[in-house]
Amino acid sequence: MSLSAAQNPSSPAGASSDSSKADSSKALYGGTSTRRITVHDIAAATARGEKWPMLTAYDAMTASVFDEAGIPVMLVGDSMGNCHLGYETTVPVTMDEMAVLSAAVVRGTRRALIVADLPFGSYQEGPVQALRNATRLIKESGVGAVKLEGGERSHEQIRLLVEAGIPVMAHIGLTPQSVNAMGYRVQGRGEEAAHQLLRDAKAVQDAGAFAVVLELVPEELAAEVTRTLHIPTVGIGAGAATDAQVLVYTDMVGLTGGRVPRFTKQYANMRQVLGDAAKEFAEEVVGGTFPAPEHTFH
Ligand SMILES: Nc1nc(=O)c2c([nH]1)NC[C@@H]1CN(c3ccc(C(=O)N[C@@H](CCC(=O)O)C(=O)O)cc3)CN21
Ligand SMILES: CC(C)C(=O)C(=O)O
Ligand SMILES: [Mg+2]
Repeated sequence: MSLSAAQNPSSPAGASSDSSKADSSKALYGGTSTRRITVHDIAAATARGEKWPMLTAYDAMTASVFDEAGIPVMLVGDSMGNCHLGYETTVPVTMDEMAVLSAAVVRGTRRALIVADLPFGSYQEGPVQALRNATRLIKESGVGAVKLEGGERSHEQIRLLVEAGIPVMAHIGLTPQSVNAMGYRVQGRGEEAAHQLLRDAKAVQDAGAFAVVLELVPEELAAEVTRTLHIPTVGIGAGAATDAQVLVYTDMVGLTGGRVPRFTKQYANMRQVLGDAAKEFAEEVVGGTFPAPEHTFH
């Protein structure tokens, strides 16, 4: 989705005669509405030219922090595999794990649209399997939408889910569930690969996806996809031209151990904060200064 002019209804404060810009209370980020955000709100915000943020979340407590911060869309990503469950990759994540953590994120939030990843092996057999597993996340976990990986190769799955009334976010470019086949390399480089990415983008839009994640693709190609499609593009490692941006929250707050992708930005150092708190507690226990009288019952 692209507009000819950059428009941001929530700024600047200067007077504008354009009535479409007048109502900043509607803004996806910074707006005043407290009801649950829907895929229609996402489409409307993108049509107004608002860029919007999305973060992953894997538990109720963290999700409630992001909900109170105004993050309008949260992804219960299968990145829970490496970020939360201690696996090497997203590949081992099961439907049971997705269902439990997705339900927790829904319970922790009031306003955000919650999108849950369909994990590897839960939709590759075909549209009927995809529908069975997506239905479980909608009914049992209470999410508002699901996400699955693949462009042309997944279009039948997307179409059946959309026909059944399940909003679908697509995911093309680097698709980490295929790591064993594709590695973690920039996608869409070279003419043939760029054409394939454009075909994938059109295929998921035609199948009815309400948005599409573009992961690890060159900025110029992400810009072309964004201009070509009418649905919003959500970038991760795809440059600044997409309609939205998503990051894995543990990378964003500096909690992920080890190497993180170059495209992430660290806005806090939670590893340091948590480690320092744990050391201070340990030292007070060893030194006998915790618990103090105010923590003690008689
Ligand atoms: N913590 C975390 N952050 C993520 O962004 C993330 C996950 N986990 N797990 C699921 C996928 C896997 N992702 C990945 C994993 C590795 C690279 C990576 O190694 N990228 C290289 C660039 C490779 C190239 O130049 O071709 C990098 O240095 O960023 C990128 C995305 C993104 N997702
Ligand atoms: C990186 C995002 C888009 C994702 O799919 C995940 O966190 O699982
Ligand atoms: Mg994922």
